[in-house]
Amino acid sequence: MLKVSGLVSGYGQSEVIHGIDLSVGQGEIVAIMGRNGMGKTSLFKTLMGILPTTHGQVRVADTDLTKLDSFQRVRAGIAYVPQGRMIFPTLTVEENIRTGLRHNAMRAPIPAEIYALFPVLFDMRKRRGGDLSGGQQQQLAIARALVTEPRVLMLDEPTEGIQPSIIKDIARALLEIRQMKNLAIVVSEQVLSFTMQIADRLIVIDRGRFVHEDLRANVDEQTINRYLSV
Ligand SMILES: Nc1ncnc2c1ncn2[C@@H]1O[C@H](COP(=O)(O)OP(=O)(O)OP(=O)(O)O)[C@@H](O)[C@H]1O
Repeated sequence: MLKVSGLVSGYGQSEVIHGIDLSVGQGEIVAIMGRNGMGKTSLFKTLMGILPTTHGQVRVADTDLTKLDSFQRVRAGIAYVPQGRMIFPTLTVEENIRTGLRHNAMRAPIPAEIYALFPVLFDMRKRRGGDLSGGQQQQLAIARALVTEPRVLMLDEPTEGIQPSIIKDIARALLEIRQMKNLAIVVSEQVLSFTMQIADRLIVIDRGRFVHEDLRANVDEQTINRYLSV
């Protein structure tokens, strides 16, 4: 579903993603693990067209996204939950979700499956986004991405700053989303216990390169922890 080949990008003259290849199938969850500054956010920003691609290609299903703007990439089926959530603090929960809706965004009802996945968002639907807890904002950001009807969902460090009970809810929701929608999901993380709950495959990124990869069943947690703690 997602196919990335030879991806190179960076900030001006400074190259930070040095030739990444990644394929994620429909219904597959892949975790990209790495410490701060290893390139997780830069990789996602490049895939979304926020950071320009220097070399390489990004495809979703049959569409080549490489030359498309971010909004066209979203239309082609790729959605992004950024680090720090980036919800709109002064809009209500419902209005935040509406910003992701494809058609008739001002009036169309919020799809029932969204509130089924995240009941707390239904309870809070008239509250301002900025009044939600970090965990609730994370669920809101996932909801907003989901209503764009993606085929590929990317989440940048979704557990950052979130309490353990809510992390469990987010893991459960992602597994449910995969089950319901058969999406390809890519999640970047530093928390191995979370990715071991959800990912089919774990990849380690180190200074802009993939340096290690394992199916979850074969993961040697010590090896991955070594990369995460150096
Ligand atoms: N705006 C920027 N301008 C220049 N270099 C940047 C910029 N943002 C990030 N970088 C550099 O790109 C590299 C990768 O950073 P990136 O934020 O992608 O890492 P990360 O793995 O997402 O880390 P974190 O978990 O801290 O977000 C780092 O060396 C960082 O210093």
